[in-house]
Amino acid sequence: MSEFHWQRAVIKVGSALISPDGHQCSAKYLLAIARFITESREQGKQVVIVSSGSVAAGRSTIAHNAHPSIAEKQAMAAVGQTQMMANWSRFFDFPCAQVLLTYDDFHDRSRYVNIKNTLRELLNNNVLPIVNENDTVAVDVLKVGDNDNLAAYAAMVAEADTLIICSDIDGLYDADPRLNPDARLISLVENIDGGIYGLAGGPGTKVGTGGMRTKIEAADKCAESGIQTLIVNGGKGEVFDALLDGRIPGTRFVPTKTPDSAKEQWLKHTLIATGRIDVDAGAKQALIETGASLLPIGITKVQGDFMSGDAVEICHQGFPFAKGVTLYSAADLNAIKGMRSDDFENIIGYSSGEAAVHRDDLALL
Ligand SMILES: Nc1ncnc2c1ncn2[C@@H]1O[C@H](COP(=O)(O)OP(=O)(O)O)[C@@H](O)[C@H]1O
Ligand SMILES: N[C@@H](CCC(=O)OP(=O)(O)O)C(=O)O
Repeated sequence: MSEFHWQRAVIKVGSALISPDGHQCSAKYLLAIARFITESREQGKQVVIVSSGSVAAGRSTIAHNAHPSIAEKQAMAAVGQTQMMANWSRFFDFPCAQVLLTYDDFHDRSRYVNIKNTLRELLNNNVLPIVNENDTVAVDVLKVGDNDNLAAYAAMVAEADTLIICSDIDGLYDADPRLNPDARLISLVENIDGGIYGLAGGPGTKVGTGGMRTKIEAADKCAESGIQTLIVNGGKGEVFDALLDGRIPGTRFVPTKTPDSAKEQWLKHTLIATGRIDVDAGAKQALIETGASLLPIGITKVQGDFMSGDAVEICHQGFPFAKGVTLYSAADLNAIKGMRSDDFENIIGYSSGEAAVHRDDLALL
């Protein structure tokens, strides 16, 4: 078993563990996962859960035939979501928060920033966020579609270093073990290529939706973002003892970049700046020498028509020296430039915090 180090993890728990019989929530497998989360938090680590199971949990309440329609599944999810949340909450003596998201939310820049800020605030306040897809509004193009990929997006937006996918199987095998009894467990994947994708079959149970393919897709996204992914058997209590012991009992997908380099690359090369912010000498010095966030008090000029969540170049005397994601629109920054954070609410009617560009979302050029 390889060694396991982490500080902030997203733990994805599939339908098969939440609702093993496919009809209601069960505590059967959650106790060991909850204990792992509680003990990890006691060690100073941070956790976000991505939990499936709402459709399965609400199934018996909504009339349906053998193949429920999308609307019937959405109704099941709406009923089951509260049951799924209540099922988790009873294991913890700290508060849990419900976070329902769609594909669109991760791909809209300002919503992305809002999700990030909310998760950051929840974690800073020791709340356990529990994420699921917002099935009421998400159909087809709006849908991530499976919670493995949703968990990868959640890991990226939460800036986790680790994604732990808890399934009903020990990890990735060299063939679907339900069909091939000689299949062997792969404990380490260093490169997610076509050969790895070729190993994946579909879901193993009626309640699961993605199978191994969506887990590999999730690991692939995470590897590119500097996040390690583990696939473990969430139905075995000893798996969580091993994880607490720093051992990895399933499959580990190694990240291809460090989180910092992945983020820096994204900020510098992927994001297209839609505006420019000029700052004074003091702000430039603070950003370069002390690694500070950019505060509106140091901003002298705002150019372009950008929204909160857009990328902007940060310049001094017209020369760009940094790039980052702004938390305020161009109009609002124009109004609060040169001001202290105490004044933001009086001037623009709200405050998104003291920083115009948070240090975490800023790269020096
Ligand atoms: N190469 C493989 N290695 C392991 N499991 C595989 C593989 N190919 C397909 N599977 C199937 O994927 C299933 C897990 O996915 P899924 O049923 O969607 O569960 P979950 O609810 O945990 O997302 C396993 O039970 C297994 O039958
Ligand atoms: N939002 C759905 C997720 C379904 C889903 O992706 O399930 P799984 O393949 O078990 O992770 C639910 O809560 O039932």
